[in-house]
Amino acid sequence: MIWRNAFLDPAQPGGWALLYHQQHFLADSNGVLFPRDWIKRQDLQIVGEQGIGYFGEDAIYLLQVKPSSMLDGCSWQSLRQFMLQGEAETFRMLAYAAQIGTWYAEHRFCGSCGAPTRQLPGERAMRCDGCESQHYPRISPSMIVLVTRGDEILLARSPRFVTGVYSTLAGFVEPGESVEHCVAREVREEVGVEVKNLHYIGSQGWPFPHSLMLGFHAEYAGGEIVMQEDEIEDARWFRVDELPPLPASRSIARHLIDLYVARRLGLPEPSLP
Ligand SMILES: NC(=O)c1ccc[n+]([C@@H]2O[C@H](COP(=O)([O-])OP(=O)(O)OC[C@H]3O[C@@H](n4cnc5c(N)ncnc54)[C@H](O)[C@@H]3O)[C@@H](O)[C@H]2O)c1
Ligand SMILES: [Mg+2]
Ligand SMILES: [Zn+2]
Repeated sequence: MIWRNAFLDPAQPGGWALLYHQQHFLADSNGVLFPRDWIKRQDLQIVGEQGIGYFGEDAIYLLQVKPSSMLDGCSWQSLRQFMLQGEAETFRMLAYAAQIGTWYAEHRFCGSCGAPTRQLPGERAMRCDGCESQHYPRISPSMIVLVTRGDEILLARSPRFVTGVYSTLAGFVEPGESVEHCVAREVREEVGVEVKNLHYIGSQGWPFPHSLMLGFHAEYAGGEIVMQEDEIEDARWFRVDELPPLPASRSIARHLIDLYVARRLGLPEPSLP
């Protein structure tokens, strides 16, 4: 089944419902989709509702609910769990749903004047009639880069990572800077190294909570590793045939590593997740 986002009018009956709260979905043994008309008759505290698209032929609605909401035989499952183990199109649907849910939850009141906002019909925007401002889903551009030196790649650990896992360097783009500048700055800040010959590889929407990852390859240009305090717990050069535990296969971090290793070892190249 293919996921396709679309703007659906919540005034229409029928379809299927996703129940969402803060990066979690309610799920039972059949998964995350519930008949929507049936769901509306259950004792749930619904905060907001959006029509978000089609899963195959089925119309999908996102119901924002309070965390105390529960149904028999259900439990709250994290979006991260679906990223790690979920079927690809299901994860695409949930990734979109979670970002719409985050945007809605964070814009129920106007950030400029504090008045309650309303959802604009036919557009993914929250409107403040008080000061005539509109609030669209937020996307945060971030760079992610694999730095290499011949047969060696530079990987680092954040204290937030799963034990043992090393990954590529990443960081948010700051206002006014180019992504290229961000790559050089973040690499310098996090590991004290200079880079050259930057190449754009590809991008990935990353719904934790609303990043757009712009993936690069860069060559080492100079400097010794100096780790940024608090952000980087360890950083090292690893040979392409002696790698540590790596990030999830669905991440662009993993793709950047797999791609370089494949090129270096003459293996078939992976495609972007
Ligand atoms: N898909 C992937 O393969 C992959 C891999 C690594 C990181 N990421 C994502 O890249 C993003 C950036 O990586 P990082 O955590 O190393 O960032 P980073 O190096 O810029 O440092 C994180 C810090 O940035 C600040 N921050 C949080 N949200 C921000 C925002 N929207 N704009 C500016 N600053 C913000 C916070 O102080 C946070 O502690 C994160 O969303 C992370 O989940 C994705
Ligand atoms: Mg970082
Ligand atoms: Zn306002």
